[in-house]
Amino acid sequence: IPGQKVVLITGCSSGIGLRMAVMLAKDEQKRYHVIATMRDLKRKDKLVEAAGDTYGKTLSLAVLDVCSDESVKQCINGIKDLNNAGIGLVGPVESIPIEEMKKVFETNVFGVIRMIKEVMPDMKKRKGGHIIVVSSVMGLQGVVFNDVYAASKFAMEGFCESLAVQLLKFNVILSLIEPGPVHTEFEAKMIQEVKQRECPGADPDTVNYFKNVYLPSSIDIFEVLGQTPDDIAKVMIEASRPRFRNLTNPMYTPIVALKYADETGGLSVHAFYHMLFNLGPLMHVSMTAMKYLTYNTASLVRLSAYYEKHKTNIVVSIYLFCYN
Ligand SMILES: NC(=O)C1=CN([C@@H]2O[C@H](COP(=O)(O)OP(=O)(O)OC[C@H]3O[C@@H](n4cnc5c(N)ncnc54)[C@H](OP(=O)(O)O)[C@@H]3O)[C@@H](O)[C@H]2O)C=CC1
Ligand SMILES: CC1=C(/C=C/C(C)=C/C=C/C(C)=C/C=O)C(C)(C)CCC1
Repeated sequence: IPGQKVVLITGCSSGIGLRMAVMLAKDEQKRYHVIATMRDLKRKDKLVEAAGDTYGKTLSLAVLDVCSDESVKQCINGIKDLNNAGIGLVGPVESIPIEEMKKVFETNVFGVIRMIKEVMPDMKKRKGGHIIVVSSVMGLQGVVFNDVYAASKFAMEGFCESLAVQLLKFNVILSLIEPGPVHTEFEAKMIQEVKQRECPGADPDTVNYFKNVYLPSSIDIFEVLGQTPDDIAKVMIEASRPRFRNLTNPMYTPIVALKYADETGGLSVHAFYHMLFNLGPLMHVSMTAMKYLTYNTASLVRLSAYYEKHKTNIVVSIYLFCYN
C-alpha cells in the first residue's frame, strides 16, 4: 500500500517485541505494515491471537534468527527496522562459562549489528529509514550480578552512538530505547535463573549475596518500578519526533543519572552498595516514595536539582526531600 511504512521487528514471540508488533499493526490510520519475526514459528500462537484480524493484513509473520547470517539475509526487505531480540544473564561471574557469556554477546551485540549491516546499505541508498534498537537502562548503568548483560548493552550503545552520526548524513535515523524493568518472560527467566543457578566456582558468601540479597531486591524493584510491554511500545509510537535516546521509565532515570552527578563514579558505586547491602526493606519504602514523587513532573525537576546541589546518595536525598 503506498505510503505505508514497512516495519520489521525481531523477537516477536513474546514480551516487548510482541506488543510493539501488535500496537503498530492495529494503528487506526493503518500507517504501518509489520513484519513480525521470530526464530521459531512454533512460538507464533500468542502473537497471532493478540494480532486478531490484523494478521494477514497489516501484520505478517517471518522467520528470523539474529544469530544467523543466512536467516537475516533471507528475511530482510524492510524500511523501518526494530531490533528487539535479546537475552538476559545474571549470576556471579566466576560461575558463568565464557561460552554462555558469548551467547549473550552473539544475540544482544552481534545480532543487532548483523541486522543493521543488512538493512543499512539500502537505507543509505534511499536516503531514508529508521533503525530502532531496544537497549536497556543497563546500557547506561551497570547493575550488580548483571555484569555480562550490562556489558552487552553497553557495547551496543557504543556501536549505535558512533554509527548514528554517519547515518544522519544519509538521512537515516537511529534510535535507542532504554527500558528499566519490564514484566515479560525476561523477568520470569531472570528469577528462575537466580533460583536454579548452582554457581560452581563461586564462594558461599557470593552465592548468598546473589540468592538472598540481590534476588529479593531485584524482585522488589520489578514490583515497584516495573512497566508493561505496552508502556514501552507507547513511548515509541507516541514520540512526536524520533529521538536518539528514549528512557521509558522516569522512576528509573535518577538511578541512571547518578553517574553524571559525580565524574569520579564513586557516588553511584557507593549508593548502589548502600541500597543493596544496608537498606534492605527500607529500599522498598524509598522506591515507593520515589514512585509517587516522580508522578509529578514539578517534583521530579526539584528532585534532580536537589541531587545536583547536594551530590548525595539517592535514597538519602529522597528522604531529605520528603522532609523538606
Ligand atoms: N524485560 C525487561 O526488563 C527488559 C528488557 N529489555 C530488552 O528488551 C528486549 C526484549 O526483551 P523482553 O520482551 O523483555 O523479553 P522476552 O524474553 O519476552 O523476549 C525476547 C525475545 O527475543 C527473542 N530472541 C532471543 N534470541 C533470539 C534470536 N537469536 N533471534 C531472534 N529472536 C530471538 C525471543 O525469542 P524466543 O521465543 O525464540 O526465545 C523473544 O521473542 C531485549 O533486547 C531485552 O534485553 C530491556 C530492558 C528491560
Ligand atoms: C538490586 C539493585 C538495583 C537493581 C536494579 C535492577 C534489578 C534493574 C533491572 C533492570 C532491568 C531488568 C533491565 C533490563 O534490561 C539498583 C536499583 C541498581 C540499586 C542497587 C540494588
